[in-house]
Amino acid sequence: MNELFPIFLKLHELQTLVVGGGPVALEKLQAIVSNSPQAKVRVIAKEYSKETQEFLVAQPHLQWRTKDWEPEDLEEIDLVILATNNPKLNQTVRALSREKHLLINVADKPALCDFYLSSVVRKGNLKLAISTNGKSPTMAKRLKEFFSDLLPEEIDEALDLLQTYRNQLKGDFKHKVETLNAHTLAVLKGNDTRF
Ligand SMILES: C[C@@]1(CC(=O)O)C2=NC(=C\c3[nH]c(c(CCC(=O)O)c3CC(=O)O)Cc3[nH]c(c(CC(=O)O)c3CCC(=O)O)/C=C3\N/C(=C\2)[C@@H](CCC(=O)O)[C@]3(C)CC(=O)O)/[C@H]1CCC(=O)O
Ligand SMILES: NC(=O)c1ccc[n+]([C@@H]2O[C@H](COP(=O)([O-])OP(=O)(O)OC[C@H]3O[C@@H](n4cnc5c(N)ncnc54)[C@H](O)[C@@H]3O)[C@@H](O)[C@H]2O)c1
Repeated sequence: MNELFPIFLKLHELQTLVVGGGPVALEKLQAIVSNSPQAKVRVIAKEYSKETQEFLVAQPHLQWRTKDWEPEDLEEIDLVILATNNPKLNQTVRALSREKHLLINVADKPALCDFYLSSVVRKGNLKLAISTNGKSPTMAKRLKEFFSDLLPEEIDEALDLLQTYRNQLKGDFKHKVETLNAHTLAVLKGNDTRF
């Protein structure tokens, strides 16, 4: 059983710290920025790869510093992502993050994570987050490609129309839920030409 609880975070309102400047850090930064272009992110690393540096230079709203990690770096942070090659540092930051009740992901180290990153299918406003419970990130990536091909681009238009319809609906909560249930069923069965 997969006991993980999925949530969608407002990274533009939270402060994220990423430690590391190699290829794995770059992957995590790309995942963050592609999903949440306005994410508030601070990056710390002793050194950066050429590719990571180029990425950071092209994202002027991301803050980055070349330095050793220090405990003060966790101040005013909500979320921590580690992508270092230093197991001792990972353990230290994990322990301090727990003490401060910060949520931490240590890339590719499930035992040290409070949360895992997911594969994300995106169609405009629609996002599907995929977890394999850590069993096969490659399968998560394949499923992302599968669902991305399967879902029509028009689904975003359907969401816009449903939002307008939803805002116009009068009546009590129960009536709204019943009407929207019926309407979305028609949309998904293809009885509605707007999908
Ligand atoms: C979904 C995605 C999101 C992201 O990272 O953004 C993600 N990994 C991705 C790709 C990927 N990662 C790895 C490969 C190489 C092939 C392979 O090993 O399978 C590939 C494939 C590739 O790159 O093509 C290596 C790897 N990953 C983990 C371990 C350790 C272990 O399993 O013990 C090792 C071995 C390290 C080693 O050998 O040393 C662990 C985790 N990776 C997770 C997430 C979490 C579980 C997600 C889930 O429930 O499925 C979890 C538990 C923790 C975390 O890191 O958050 C992203 C897909 C992005 C996309 O959609 O395109
Ligand atoms: N690259 C891969 O494809 C891959 C695949 C699977 C697992 N991993 C693992 O993921 C981790 C990261 O991989 P990578 O290839 O990005 O590593 P890397 O060696 O390229 O980068 C590690 C980064 O951590 C930083 N760092 C280390 N100690 C630090 C400290 N005290 N303070 C600040 N920064 C510090 C370094 O400056 C560097 O930027 C490693 O443990 C690696 O074994 C990598």
